Amino acid sequence: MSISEKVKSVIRDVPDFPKPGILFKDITPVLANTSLVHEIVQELVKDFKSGGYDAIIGIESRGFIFGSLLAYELEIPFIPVRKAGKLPFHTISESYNLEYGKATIEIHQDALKPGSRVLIHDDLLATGGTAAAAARLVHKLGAETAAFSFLINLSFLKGDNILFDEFGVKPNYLISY
Ligand SMILES: O=P(O)(O)OC[C@H]1O[C@H](OP(=O)(O)OP(=O)(O)O)[C@H](O)[C@@H]1O
Ligand SMILES: Nc1ncnc2[nH]cnc12
Repeated sequence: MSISEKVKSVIRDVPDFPKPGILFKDITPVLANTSLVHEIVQELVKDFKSGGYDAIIGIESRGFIFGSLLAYELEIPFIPVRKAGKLPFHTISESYNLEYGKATIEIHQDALKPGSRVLIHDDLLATGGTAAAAARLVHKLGAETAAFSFLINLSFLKGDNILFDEFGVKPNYLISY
């Protein structure tokens, strides 16, 4: 079985969460499977080790999990992008729509060096609203979005096209529905 097939077989579908009509892709069974977590991280390392990235952004909260593991393996800094009001120092913010609501995310204003090449990681790409807002934060700080990494792509929502059209970067993902 390929890694993508294994991950697909372990993800749990939860209908009507957090709202009626949403089929929620629950990755908690993946996180509880230590050998699968190890395989996923090694797969991500293979994809990104030669990319020359200066930092990884992980998007709160599920983007923190594999984002931190990947930053550790690649030996580059992990930079948290958090929901509004959670980061303690001076921040800049972006608001956006997502599959089931609206949100605002923030980054510390000194988090990235101008000109640095950034890898943006999140667990799941749906409409692309969250990842696009993170990329706008990166650009506001004078840095470059060099890659997008997701475990899951919900292809019917066309987030991958939206990110490519706005940022000229083709998102990387392990599995697609
Ligand atoms: O592509 P989009 O339509 O923007 O949706 C994707 C985002 O939605 C989920 O996060 P959520 O805001 O539910 O937060 P969580 O990670 O804290 O659960 C997911 O982890 C992505 O960040
Ligand atoms: N269907 C979905 N499942 C899990 N996380 C999501 N984030 C946005 N849409 C989602």
